[in-house]
Amino acid sequence: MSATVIDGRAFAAKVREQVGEHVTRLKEAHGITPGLAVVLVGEDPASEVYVRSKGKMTLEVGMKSVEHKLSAQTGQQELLDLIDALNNDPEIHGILVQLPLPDHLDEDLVINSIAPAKDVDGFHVSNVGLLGTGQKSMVPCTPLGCLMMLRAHHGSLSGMNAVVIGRSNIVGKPMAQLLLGDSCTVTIAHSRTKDLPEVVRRADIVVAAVGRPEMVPGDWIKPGATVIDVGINRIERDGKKKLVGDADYDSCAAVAGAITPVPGGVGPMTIACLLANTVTACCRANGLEEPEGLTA
Ligand SMILES: NC(=O)C1=CN([C@@H]2O[C@H](COP(=O)(O)OP(=O)(O)OC[C@H]3O[C@@H](n4cnc5c(N)ncnc54)[C@H](OP(=O)(O)O)[C@@H]3O)[C@@H](O)[C@H]2O)C=CC1
Ligand SMILES: Nc1nc(=O)c2c([nH]1)NC[C@@H]1CN(c3ccc(C(=O)N[C@@H](CCC(=O)O)C(=O)O)cc3)C=[N+]21
Repeated sequence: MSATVIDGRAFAAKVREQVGEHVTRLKEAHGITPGLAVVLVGEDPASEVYVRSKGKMTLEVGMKSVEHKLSAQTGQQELLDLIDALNNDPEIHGILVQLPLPDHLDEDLVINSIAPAKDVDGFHVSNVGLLGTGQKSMVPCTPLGCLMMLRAHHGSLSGMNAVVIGRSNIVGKPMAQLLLGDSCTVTIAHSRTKDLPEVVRRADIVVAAVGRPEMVPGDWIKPGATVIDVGINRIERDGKKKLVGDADYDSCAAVAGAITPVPGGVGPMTIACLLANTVTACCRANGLEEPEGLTA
């Protein structure tokens, strides 16, 4: 048996197409162009790749894209002032501050200074609380992308055993909330989890969000289970630079029912969901009907 490969790149292209149609409608019917501002502090080469790719795709779907690149030495107040200006800019509907921030900046304070309605990452405590209580919120892009692929593959997720490996605020915890919202029985595993292989073997759905190259081998996977690989790890093998996930792809694909590849799985969906959230935020800000199927 060999797993169905869930093509995140193709799925993301469809989501962007839907986003593009909504952008056109907003422009033609209401004269509104959704705008996304991305703030990058410091010069992390990997972050610059994502920021460039986000900017390019934002323009491709017809939205306005603004990038603010600040030096690594930027002071806290300077960053807060920029966020304040973006919060008050009527042409900006979504604000993303690329994480991680340099150590001298207070990440929680910075994120919580973004207006919740413009928090397209869904990291503000208000959005976290709304999601946790099942209320309308901004949903974090990576978990939202994973959920869309899972729903498309399975239809209903009700009653499935889901194991999320990783408990970060940006991936693991919101992923678990979304799976719970879709009536999965959810286990969150982390670095202190005992007998991780046994825990993972019970899962119908495994979401790996750890940041350890190929740490999940195929013999942890229940035959037929779905593996969603969030990990983005840059490694060097046989003298070549390579991008690998947190799952050992070949051995997992041999037993899984379905699997997302790296690259070409969760990553492209993250960016597509960022664009979707920006359109959603723009519609909400203007009291207009929200796009269907682009939120959780
Ligand atoms: N594709 C995409 O769009 C995105 C990909 N990523 C990638 O996903 C991965 C995870 O990101 P992020 O959540 O931010 O990472 P964090 O480093 O914030 O969290 C990693 C989590 O993994 C857990 N962990 C570490 N080692 C082990 C272990 N040996 N066994 C079990 N659990 C372990 C940690 O546990 P503990 O809490 O106990 O320390 C922690 O909860 C990274 O590779 C990142 O690059 C991230 C965002 C978007
Ligand atoms: N505030 C904030 N929000 C984020 O959503 C956020 C962040 N900070 N910091 C960093 C992580 C990481 N992340 C990725 C997005 C897209 C790809 C992606 O498109 N990856 C491609 C490959 C890209 C490549 O080749 O490097 C793929 O998987 O196919 C990966 C990783 C968003 N993050």
